[in-house]
Amino acid sequence: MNQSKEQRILNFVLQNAVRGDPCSVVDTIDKYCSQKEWAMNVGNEKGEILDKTVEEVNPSVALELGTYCGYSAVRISRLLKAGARLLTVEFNPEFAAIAKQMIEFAGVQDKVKLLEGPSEEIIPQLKKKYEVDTLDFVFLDHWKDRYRPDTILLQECNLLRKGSVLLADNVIFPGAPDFLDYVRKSPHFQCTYYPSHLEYMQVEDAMEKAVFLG
Ligand SMILES: O=C(NCCCCc1cc2cnccc2s1)c1cc(-c2ccc(F)cc2)cc(O)c1O
Ligand SMILES: [Mg+2]
Repeated sequence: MNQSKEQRILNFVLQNAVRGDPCSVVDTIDKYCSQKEWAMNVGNEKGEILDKTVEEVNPSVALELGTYCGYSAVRISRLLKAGARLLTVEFNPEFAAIAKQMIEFAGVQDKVKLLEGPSEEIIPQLKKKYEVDTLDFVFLDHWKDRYRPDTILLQECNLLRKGSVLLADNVIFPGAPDFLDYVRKSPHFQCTYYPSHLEYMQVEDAMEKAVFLG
């Protein structure tokens, strides 16, 4: 049975990156996806916006919606302080299996908890089942039409506190217009727009930061 693209990406990392070195894993995925096969990792250009935001927030508890191969989970968790943790949610079991191996190879498995399932099911379980009080940082990178409903769901589940930071990928391409409209019009969010490009392409994209005001 021929391999999936995601399996090829993982194999390239296992053969070319340095075990236990998250930066080498991130750089190796970028090398493969820019030179051999495009894939929907956040990439290095938007990844640097992600890095700056994570460093600014310095979260104790972070949530990622949309794990894919684990690129941004490795990217985020490499910046987390001792004792801090990232919960990352993936819907597709094949992607989750790849991401698990990617996270373990990078050596960040003690900081990352990979949850499998749809966000609308997982979010309401975060407090009781995953012992979350509130989230310091949320990276939205899953289905673009789930960004708005899941932002509302996070508020309904009291998972956001004054100062919680949401960062959304792909607000231009593929686009998340209803999310942009919602957070920019809401009195509960202070928004910042970061123009960038689609990963590995010269196509316009952007990230939106939305800080919850309580
Ligand atoms: O769809 C994208 N990401 C989401 C797929 C994950 C599905 C999930 C749903 C779900 C539900 N609940 C929990 C977890 C999850 S994970 C995506 C797509 C492009 C793209 C694609 C074609 C193209 F020509 C140009 C750009 C670029 C990107 O950066 C992306 O992030
Ligand atoms: Mg994305």
